[in-house]
Amino acid sequence: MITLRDVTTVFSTPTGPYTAVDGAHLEIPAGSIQGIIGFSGAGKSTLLRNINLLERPTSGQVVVGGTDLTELSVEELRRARHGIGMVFQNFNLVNNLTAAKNVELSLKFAGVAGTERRRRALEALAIVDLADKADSYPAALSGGQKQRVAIARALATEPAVLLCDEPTSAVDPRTTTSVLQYLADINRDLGITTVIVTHEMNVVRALADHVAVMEAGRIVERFALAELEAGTFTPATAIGAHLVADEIVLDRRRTPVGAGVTPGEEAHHG
Ligand SMILES: Nc1ncnc2c1ncn2[C@@H]1O[C@H](COP(=O)(O)OP(=O)(O)OP(=O)(O)O)[C@@H](O)[C@H]1O
Repeated sequence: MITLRDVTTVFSTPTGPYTAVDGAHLEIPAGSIQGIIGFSGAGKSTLLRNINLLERPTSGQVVVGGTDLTELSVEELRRARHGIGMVFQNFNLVNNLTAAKNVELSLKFAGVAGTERRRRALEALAIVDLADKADSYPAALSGGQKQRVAIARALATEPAVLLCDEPTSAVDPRTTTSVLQYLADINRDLGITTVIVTHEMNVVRALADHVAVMEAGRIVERFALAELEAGTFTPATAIGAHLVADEIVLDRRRTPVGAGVTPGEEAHHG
């Protein structure tokens, strides 16, 4: 369903070219949930944005539903993008529009007639159980509700693919579970191919079928969740091992009790 072939993205920076994504290959089966995990700066968001060409790769192919998006004209790409929804870490809602009007925006860009937009926006809000908040403004919604409106907006054009960029980073742990549950239900009920970028192994464990580990722009490791759960996956890289273990390792000098430095001070200054 989604095939990335040798995708490379090089940014021009004041200090010279910077390769954010370096020769990435990835096959994402239709209807599956692909996790992309790695530390900050690994290139995860850039690779995700390569899938809808929000960030056009410098080279390589991005094939979605059999079409190489890199070969489309501007108008063809605009239409293809209606089939690829996207959800962001900070929700990206328009604050002076109600929840329904935010959802209607994506329908408006897709050329859906005004009379039809409200009906479809309410349908999309119902998927995330927010039909009763249709006329609320973002300021009156919790973080989890805002993200659900953003998910409804992404779903309104009935996409085949949903791209999620750290969708739970800005919400608390309980809300994280709720947002992930909606994404899981949507994948199961609507068959939407889902790609989720995260730095949290818990998120990947909860949701993904397949996982790609990124480091310094490269996909360095790949595994299926089933292998992890069966205990048959052996990470080949240090970063893979670290993420799979999901350990928090503190590198702190132990200070003898009474030495005058509290643990809190040590964490900040020591
Ligand atoms: N438009 C840009 N111009 C220059 N450098 C960029 C640009 N976008 C991203 N980068 C750099 O590319 C690298 C990868 O960024 P990216 O956001 O893809 O990483 P990430 O793994 O998603 O990290 P994070 O979890 O912190 O968002 C970073 O070093 C970033 O500074």
